[in-house]
Amino acid sequence: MRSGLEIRGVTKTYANGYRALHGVDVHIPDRRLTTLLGPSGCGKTTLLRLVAGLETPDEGQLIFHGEDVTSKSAEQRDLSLVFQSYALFPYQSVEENVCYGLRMQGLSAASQRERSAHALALVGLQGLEDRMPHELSGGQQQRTALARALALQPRILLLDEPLSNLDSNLRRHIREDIRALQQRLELTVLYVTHDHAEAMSVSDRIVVMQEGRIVQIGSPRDLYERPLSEFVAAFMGDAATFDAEVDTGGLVHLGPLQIGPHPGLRRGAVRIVVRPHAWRIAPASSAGLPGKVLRSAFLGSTTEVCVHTALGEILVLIPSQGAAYITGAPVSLFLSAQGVSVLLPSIFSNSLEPLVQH
Ligand SMILES: Nc1ncnc2c1ncn2[C@@H]1O[C@H](COP(=O)(O)OP(=O)(O)OP(=O)(O)O)[C@@H](O)[C@H]1O
Repeated sequence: MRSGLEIRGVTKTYANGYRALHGVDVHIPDRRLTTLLGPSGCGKTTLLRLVAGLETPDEGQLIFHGEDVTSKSAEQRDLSLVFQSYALFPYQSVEENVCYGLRMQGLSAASQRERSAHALALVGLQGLEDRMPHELSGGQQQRTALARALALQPRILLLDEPLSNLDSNLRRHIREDIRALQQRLELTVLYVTHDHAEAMSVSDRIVVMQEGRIVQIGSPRDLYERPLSEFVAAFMGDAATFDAEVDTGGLVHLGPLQIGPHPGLRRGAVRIVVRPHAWRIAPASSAGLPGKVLRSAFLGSTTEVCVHTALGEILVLIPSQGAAYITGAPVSLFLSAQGVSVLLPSIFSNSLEPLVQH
């Protein structure tokens, strides 16, 4: 028996005939934070709602710690769901909101109070028990919703875009709190977001979805450094793709530049993905890829320089404390292997886990 949640061959078609999920297979491991990541409409919420028991699949199974829960109701599944809209009861105090599920479970008033106090302490809301939701900030409302979910001590915590209604400072705080709580309490969390930076910062594993299918599964680093497709490469952050050639020794040639060698690669044409930080910029010389600076933008600790080259416009990210490059300056670009990934021919790209170390 595999611990955690196994989603096997799950398909979902809505009443209007729209197929939102096409045979999804994925394992959500115990005591880890797994994120469903993908653009709007790719089926993340549908999958989360199926796990929660709020929707039923047309086909497929949900196996939770070896037990088939596909036909079980939401209440029987022993999980908690936190929505992006918090869904607090407006006429109940913070404590009453947190106790709601516990009351439904028939816990004694004393146990409810004890669990509620513990959950509120976990999210840093002690002292606000008697406040009403409209007397709370957005962040406090989201913490209350989290406390309500945690108080149930679920086997799995489902979070649907939990930060989307918060400003950027709060997003960061609550994101860090969620991750710290998950690690400290060893919670099993299934988290949904369309924001790759959020996914990278909270997750043990990320499941990337596109049009109702899973296109890649991996750690944040795997997905960033070893995307299997241009879609994943672009979705995980700034990336440019180029046609390149591999020689018999496994060296990848991009114009005058060489990367590698990559022992696993066969001779022929490949697509490569290059992150902006993989480029190094230097005053013009006979080596490297010649170019001319089109513009540069100071971003704080880094500066973004856009360079016109024979391969097109290239975005380069350099540390701001280094040399400055003014518009029109002739430069040479070099590539480091860090931040360059070779996309495998499509025949191999059905595998969802990265195959090649670069
Ligand atoms: N009740 C419904 N009836 C018909 N189609 C639906 C229904 N709910 C969702 N869909 C469609 O199914 C697809 C997947 O929707 P879903 O909400 O799962 O996407 P998502 O990845 O969570 O998107 P978002 O990030 O915008 O929330 C979308 O094309 C959506 O329009």
